[in-house]
Amino acid sequence: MDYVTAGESHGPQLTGVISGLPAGLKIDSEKINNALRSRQGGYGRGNRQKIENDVVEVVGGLRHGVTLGSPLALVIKNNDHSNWSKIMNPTTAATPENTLRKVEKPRPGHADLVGGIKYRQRDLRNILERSSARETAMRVAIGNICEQLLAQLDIKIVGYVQQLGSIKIEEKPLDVEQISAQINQNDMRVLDKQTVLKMHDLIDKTKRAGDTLGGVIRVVAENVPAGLGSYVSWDTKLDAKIAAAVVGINAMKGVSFGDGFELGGKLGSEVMDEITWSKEQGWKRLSNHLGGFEGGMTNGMPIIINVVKKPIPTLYKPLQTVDVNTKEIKKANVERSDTTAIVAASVIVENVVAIELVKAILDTFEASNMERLKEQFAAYRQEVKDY
Ligand SMILES: Cc1cc2nc3c(=O)[nH]c(=O)nc-3n(C[C@H](O)[C@H](O)[C@H](O)COP(=O)(O)O)c2cc1C
Ligand SMILES: C=C(O[C@@H]1CC(C(=O)O)=C[C@@H](OP(=O)(O)O)[C@H]1O)C(=O)O
Repeated sequence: MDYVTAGESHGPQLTGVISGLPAGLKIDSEKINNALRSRQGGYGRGNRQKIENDVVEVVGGLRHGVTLGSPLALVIKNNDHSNWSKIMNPTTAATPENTLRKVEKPRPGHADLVGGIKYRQRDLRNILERSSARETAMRVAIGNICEQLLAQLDIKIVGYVQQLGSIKIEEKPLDVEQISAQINQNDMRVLDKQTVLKMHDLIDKTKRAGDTLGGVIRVVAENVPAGLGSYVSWDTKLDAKIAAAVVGINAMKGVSFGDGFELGGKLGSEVMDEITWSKEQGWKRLSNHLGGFEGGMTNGMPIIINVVKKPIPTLYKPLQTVDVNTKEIKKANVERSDTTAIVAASVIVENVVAIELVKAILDTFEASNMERLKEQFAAYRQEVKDY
């Protein structure tokens, strides 16, 4: 399976095409729309989310709600395009009138300056439009289709917020269902609802100061059988593929698995997950410090992924930059912006991990048809248990 997305932030729409999905996968568009709604949620976002009401339209590869095995084509409209229809018209030639709102003062931390240099653009809007995280709406739509496939194979996945700026949540081990139930009760997707008001206060205070926040996200995937991915080459390791996909999301600066960077300060005896076997449960570990991966392969324990998101680059109290045309020292461009998008990011990371899991599964099993995939997957689960 593979996918491509197209579309600018204030252009007419986002487009996505997924190839290599099995035939016979039932797709519930309402579930996709719920995921899109979650991505739009969370305290601390800017006014753009009041304009958008993301819904997916499937325009190819589906008949009566079931995949045909042909490329699946998706569309999400940008409501805001109606406010940008001249400036972001894909086909009308440039005129002084429709090239207003030029961006010439690159924002430190965004793609503006380097993108301008690389693509030889003097209006950095030509960079900003595609480097915007607006595109992640389509990745969530694609990810939700993957989550629907994973659900058919009894694999569950969830992403949530573990840290916002200086507020970090201590947690005890929970399963995906328990995590989902707790995080869906608050607008910060956190396990400890006592911290929600503190987080709102921090966001308000930061916004008033013209500043922004990042945070840490955790994703847990459960009931993934041992043996997805392979140790045989660097580019077949599934943990490596997940890391690449996650850092491929705007503003993500680091990934770790299980106990992550803390592993560096521990003894081997403290963190290697001891092995056990029973007829009823098959192979299990007595702990999960390594987050479900050994040798680039899933080991059957829950997959645990930690991701750090940097603060939002656009500051209402802008930092120093240089005008790319006059070369004068200036304050950076201010576009309407989020104070934090950590909640959205937790939804996006969850969905991007779901995409990588589905890719690994479809690479491993004959997947022309969903029923055959399910049969093979069930037989494989049994083989793993009995090994
Ligand atoms: C959901 C989401 C929303 C974002 N919103 C904004 C925003 O409003 N303003 C902004 O400057 N950056 C925002 N960002 C971050 C930029 O898109 C990102 O920093 C930029 O594309 C540069 O890429 P890099 O941070 O990966 O280097 C957002 C990121 C995500 C994931
Ligand atoms: C549009 C979305 O996020 C955008 C991501 C973004 C950026 O620079 O990444 C900048 C902002 O764009 P705008 O100036 O249009 O408000 C965010 O709103 C979205 O998530 O749907």
